[in-house]
Amino acid sequence: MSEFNREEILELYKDLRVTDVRDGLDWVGYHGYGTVDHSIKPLFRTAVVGIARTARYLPYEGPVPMVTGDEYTEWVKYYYSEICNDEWKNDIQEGDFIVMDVAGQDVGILGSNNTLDFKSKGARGYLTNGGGVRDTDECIMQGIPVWSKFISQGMDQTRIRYYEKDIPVAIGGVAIYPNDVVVADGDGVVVVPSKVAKEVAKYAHQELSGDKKGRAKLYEKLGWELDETVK
Ligand SMILES: O=C([O-])CC(=O)C(=O)O
Ligand SMILES: [Mg+2]
Repeated sequence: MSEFNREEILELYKDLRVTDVRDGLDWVGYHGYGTVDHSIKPLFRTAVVGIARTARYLPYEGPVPMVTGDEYTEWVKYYYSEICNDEWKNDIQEGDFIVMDVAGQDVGILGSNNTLDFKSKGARGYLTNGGGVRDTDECIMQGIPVWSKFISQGMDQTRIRYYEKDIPVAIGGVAIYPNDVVVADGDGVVVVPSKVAKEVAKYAHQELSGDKKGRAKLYEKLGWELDETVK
């Protein structure tokens, strides 16, 4: 693709299921690429398409200060300004799918509070290769879509170090580059390299329309009313 047009790509992918996109990747020869490992699961069943916005974190090596609770309150301010300042949050764009390599750590970088802020800036969904999310009852209630390996109780401080943004990261066996297309639903996550995004969408739509026709006939045979999944 000569020029990457976010709006055009988001429009092209908005109705596609993970399975359609998986098939589309197969159609252009990417059989072994794109499917994020099945150990990475949705927090709740929903579907999101977005443009990969990447960040990398490392386990925090220390030290953890042995101080009083009040001194710790002060130290936490230093921690969030110098060690874990999540720089990517300052330039989120509408349509971003936040992809965080957290090095498999059990840490709740995302919670019911900061995800609302990121949502108001345009973030559509989150993908991590560790924990990454806490306050999950509220995140579910607020409709914050997260695909992660597990849920984490602990907050960032002393557990993780923000390292860099807008770089390639490896999540569930897939190398994800900034601007790749991330498609996620109840079947998991699939990633499309931006250079083949249009071609993959073409065959994904071919699969989807074939499937709709087939299922619509079966709905009719069963005497079911047609719903939006077959129209
Ligand atoms: O404090 C954090 O970093 C994550 C969190 O629990 C929230 O935003 O609600
Ligand atoms: Mg919280």
